[in-house]
Amino acid sequence: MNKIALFCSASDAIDPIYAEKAKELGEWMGEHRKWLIYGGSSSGLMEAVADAAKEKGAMIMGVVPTRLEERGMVSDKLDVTFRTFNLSDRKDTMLQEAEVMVALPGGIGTLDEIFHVMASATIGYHSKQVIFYNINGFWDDILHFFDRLEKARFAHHPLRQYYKVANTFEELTELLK
Ligand SMILES: Nc1ncnc2c1ncn2[C@@H]1O[C@H](COP(=O)(O)O)[C@@H](O)[C@H]1O
Repeated sequence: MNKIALFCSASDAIDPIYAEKAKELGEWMGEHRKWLIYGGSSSGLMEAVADAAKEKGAMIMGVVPTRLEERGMVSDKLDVTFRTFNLSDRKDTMLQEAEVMVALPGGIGTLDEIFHVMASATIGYHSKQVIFYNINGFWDDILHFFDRLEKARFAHHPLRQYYKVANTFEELTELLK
């Protein structure tokens, strides 16, 4: 996998452990000359991962809605900037450009991106997967809920065809090779 989209928190107020793990992933992406595709923000885990990736040699593509650009929230680390009109075409662009999506811990924006990818896969628009990077069990609740949805027949069988889970950095990099 060479072009990897990351969905992750824009918050600067979260536990620093998450930025450490984001940095570790960014460094690995740089060392392996991957393309990082992400929201292009200069805050939170997005900034942590992009700074580390750039420092180690990754190419960086930011997919930036004009509204965020107008607010001056765009990283100065971008090699390529995709400007989008709104959040919907931004998600489509990230999905189109990336071979795989990795979900680091995040909030509503991250959940929106994950569900966009999974929902469009379930109706056959693509066959790309989301990898949940389950740092400190961050995604456990939602993964249990997926099992419930599947058992109660609210979701496709097997729902696992649309996502993978990496509980450790080693598991994640194995999936991204
Ligand atoms: N301020 C933002 N700049 C760039 N991208 C953003 C921003 N806020 C949300 N996003 C996108 O959504 C997630 C992060 O949202 P959270 O609510 O913090 O999880 C991120 O992957 C961006 O693509």
